[in-house]
This record gives sequence, C-alpha cells and structure tokens, in this order.
Amino acid sequence: MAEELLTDDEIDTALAALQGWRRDGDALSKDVPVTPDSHGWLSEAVMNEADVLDHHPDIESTDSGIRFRLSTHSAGGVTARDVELAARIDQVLEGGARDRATPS
Ligand SMILES: C[C@H](O)[C@H](O)[C@H]1CNC2=NC(N)=NC(=O)C2=N1
Repeated sequence: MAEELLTDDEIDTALAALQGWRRDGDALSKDVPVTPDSHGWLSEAVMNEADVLDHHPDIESTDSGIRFRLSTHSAGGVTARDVELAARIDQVLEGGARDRATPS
C-alpha cells in the first residue's frame, strides 16, 4: 500500500467529511467525552477495527474522556490509512450510541 503523506489541502478535505476530528501536528485527533467505565469497551472496539486495517491509533485518557491520535508512523504523518481509520472509529462510536439508545 502506498504510504504517501497527504497534502494540507487533502487533510482539510478529509477533515470536512469526518465528525469532530481535527489536525494536531502530524496527526488527526479526536476527543470523545465518555465516562471512565466506557474506556474499556470503546478502546477494545476501536482496536478490533484497527487490527483489521493493521493500523493503530494512539489512545489516551483525558479529563473528560478519551483521545484518539492517528498518524502513520512509518511515513511520518497523515496518510489515507489514517483517514480510513478515522472513518471506522466514527462508525464504532455511532454503533455505541445506537446500542445505548432506547429501542423504538
Ligand atoms: C508491520 C506493521 O504493518 C506496522 O508496524 C504498522 C502497524 N500499525 C501501524 N499503525 C500506525 N498508526 N502507524 C504505523 O506506521 C503502523 N505500522
């Protein structure tokens, strides 16, 4: 798979199509407000997606939840793989929200 760094314009375009992601230096970053008891299942669900892509996020706890940072270490910045993983993380988060919703 090509490991080409995205240009600034390409990163801006990708961010416009994602939910709540921002550029953070050489990475894409997203803060997700969750209670500490949700860190475990959320991290696990995201890592399952990451394993499929063989591309892994940095995950850290923050005061208000959890932060994902995506960069392609071998390329030294943001590539299409990071954008793909960001979209998959958003799908995981949507699924989690759906699971917690009251059935109609
Ligand atoms: C050998 C394996 O494909 C590499 O170590 C992969 C694994 N996951 C990775 N994840 C991320 N985020 N960046 C990488 O460069 C990377 N490299």
